[in-house]
Amino acid sequence: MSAPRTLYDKIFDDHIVDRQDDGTCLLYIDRHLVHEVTSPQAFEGLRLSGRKVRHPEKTLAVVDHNVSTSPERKFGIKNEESRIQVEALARNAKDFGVEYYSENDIRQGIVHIIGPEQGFTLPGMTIVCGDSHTSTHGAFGALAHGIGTSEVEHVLATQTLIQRKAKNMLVRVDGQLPEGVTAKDIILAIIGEIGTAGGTGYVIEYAGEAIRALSMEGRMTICNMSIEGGARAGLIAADETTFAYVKDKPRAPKGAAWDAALEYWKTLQSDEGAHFDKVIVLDAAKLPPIVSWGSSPEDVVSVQGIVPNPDDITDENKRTSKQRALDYMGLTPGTRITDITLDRVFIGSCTNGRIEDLRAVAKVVEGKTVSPRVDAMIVPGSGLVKEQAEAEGLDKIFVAAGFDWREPGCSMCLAMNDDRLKPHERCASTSNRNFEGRQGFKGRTHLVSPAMAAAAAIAGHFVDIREWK
Ligand SMILES: CC(C)[C@H](C(=O)O)[C@@H](O)C(=O)O
Ligand code: SF4
Repeated sequence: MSAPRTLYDKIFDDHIVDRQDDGTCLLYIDRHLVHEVTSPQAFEGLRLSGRKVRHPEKTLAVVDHNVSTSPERKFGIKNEESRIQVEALARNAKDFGVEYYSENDIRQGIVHIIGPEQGFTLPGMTIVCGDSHTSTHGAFGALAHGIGTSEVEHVLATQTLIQRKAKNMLVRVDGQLPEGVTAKDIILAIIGEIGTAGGTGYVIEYAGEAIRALSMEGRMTICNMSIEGGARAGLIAADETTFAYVKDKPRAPKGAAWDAALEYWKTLQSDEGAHFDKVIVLDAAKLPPIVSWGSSPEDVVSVQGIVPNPDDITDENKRTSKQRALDYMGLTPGTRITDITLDRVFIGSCTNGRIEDLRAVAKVVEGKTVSPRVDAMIVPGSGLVKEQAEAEGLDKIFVAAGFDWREPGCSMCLAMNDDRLKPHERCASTSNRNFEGRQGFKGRTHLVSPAMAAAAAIAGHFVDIREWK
């Protein structure tokens, strides 16, 4: 009998084309997603060497980072830099025969939202994209991770990638989440626990009762932020929830091919007794809604907590860096999190821009009004999310409450388009990164769940969503 293997081991093994004595492997890549920021030089490289895209049908291109989210965008992109980047991808996709969703295509959206929607992302696959949050697709029990631009070129040309095996980490979340506590709070708590370097060198498998109970949307939120915990990828074994989501998606296998795929997907579980190099266990029942206070995703506290005091940290380097984070954030130690007031609220991104996120927001804000001190925007993660939200009347709830309802894209998750914070503006954001300048020069980001962001928009300061009426 062969030794018990983890889910990661199995997917990795099933994709090895070649293994060198030193452990370097050539992996077959099933799916390649491409966006406008990290692909121009890769296509240029192909042109220069006279190569083609090896498997255009396994490649899908979309614009997301640079696009304007204004309804005006259908009349053309005004920002010169963005227009050049978007046009370059459109041209490259056309020249190399790759399917492309332009900003006017209903299927357009953030690269990590459209893959799953189209059934382009499937269990057991190897999936890459020149983007760190490719880990999102691990929610389907796929091995998915970001790659650099030179690797994008390599995958385009050969449909393979040179990789070394990472170590296995298990994060088990037992028990049931309390009302008001979400997948976003689970992953922020995990990163708070292991730190932003805690996952370095590992692929994380998330398991346990609380993970199994999550929808695909929630699972994507968790896997999305694996990279913020330093891991190469995060994954969750596919189960009935996964199969129900995938079935009938445009590119999912149909008929006999579906039955065969299902049979294989069901084998993709970590074996009993499989070895994990590191194991972390969390109790979901003990988790509160979480708010980040600093400029790293590990700087998190309970909404019922206070801004921590760096003087309490013994390690000098850490103390200095946390003091710097507080200065940047314009916060004073001891301040209650619920006393922090906001200027902006951003709901969207590949972490929390899916339909379930928008439903959670609508539930909180229905019949209420955004605080006069807050400028709040909601950006659906894709055209299909937008269409679904509008079919359910969610947009009406948002607009009536005073939210700005936008077109799909990365938007204010990162300052690469027109949506950005002004210096010193403080924002409750459902995205995944709170680095200095991430949402705009000198902008201040607090990472939270969609429901927490929604309640903060209405109240004008953070509130404990568990006490929301
Ligand atoms: C622009 C892109 C390369 C980048 C990434 O790799 O993640 C972006 O999506 C981000 O979230 O910072
Ligand atoms: S939404 Fe944000 S995190 Fe996701 S791909 Fe876009 S910029 Fe990166």
